[in-house]
Amino acid sequence: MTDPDDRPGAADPLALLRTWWDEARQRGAGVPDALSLATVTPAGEPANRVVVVKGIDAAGIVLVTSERSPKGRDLAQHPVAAGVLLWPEPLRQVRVTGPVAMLDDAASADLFAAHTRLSQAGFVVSAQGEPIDPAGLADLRDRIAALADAPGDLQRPAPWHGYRLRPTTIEFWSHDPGRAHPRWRYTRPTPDGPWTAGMVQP
Ligand SMILES: Cc1cc2nc3c(=O)[nH]c(=O)nc-3n(C[C@H](O)[C@H](O)[C@H](O)COP(=O)(O)O)c2cc1C
Repeated sequence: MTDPDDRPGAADPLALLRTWWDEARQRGAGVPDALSLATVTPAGEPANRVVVVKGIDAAGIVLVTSERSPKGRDLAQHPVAAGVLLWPEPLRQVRVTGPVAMLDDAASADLFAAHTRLSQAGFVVSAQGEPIDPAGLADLRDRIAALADAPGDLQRPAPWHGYRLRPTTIEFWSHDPGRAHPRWRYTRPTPDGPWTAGMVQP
């Protein structure tokens, strides 16, 4: 099963990734925006968690988080990441690696403004990654709800940013019932360099 869009002649793997992401969102199965994002801790250990893909364009993959979170600290010290997107129907996997850079304040403010009021309140109230007594969770929820109901715009917390992963590798895997799963691998020497594409065995 080789989707014509999967051909490396398609030249632009970020456009193909955008197509697969759009198709997954249209189908709606699973959590189509979930990106498993692996970073490197200051101690050199791997760390992994899911974040939401906020956008995919010619420049890369956009996500949001707090620079004070463990992943934010990882990215400050080692500004690189590896990501996996997994979609169930059709069964597809995309793997990406590349440098990650914080977006500027204007772009981060736009991303903050695009969130629901409740999400914005959550970003303001929660110090992501800080310990909390389980008994304090109800109070946290109440404070988020109260802030969401308060009048006036909410300001983006200073540590909260957009980030862009600029892939230097992208691999597209598609399930084949005959187990000849096509894997198109795209690589480029730098995020501004030309892509080279080829297929690897499953
Ligand atoms: C479906 C899903 C989406 C998530 N999206 C985000 C996100 O966009 N940004 C974020 O900081 N955390 C997100 N999280 C929470 C992270 O997985 C993680 O728990 C949190 O960011 C702390 O990670 P860290 O301790 O490695 O920094 C999401 C979790 C799930 C399950």
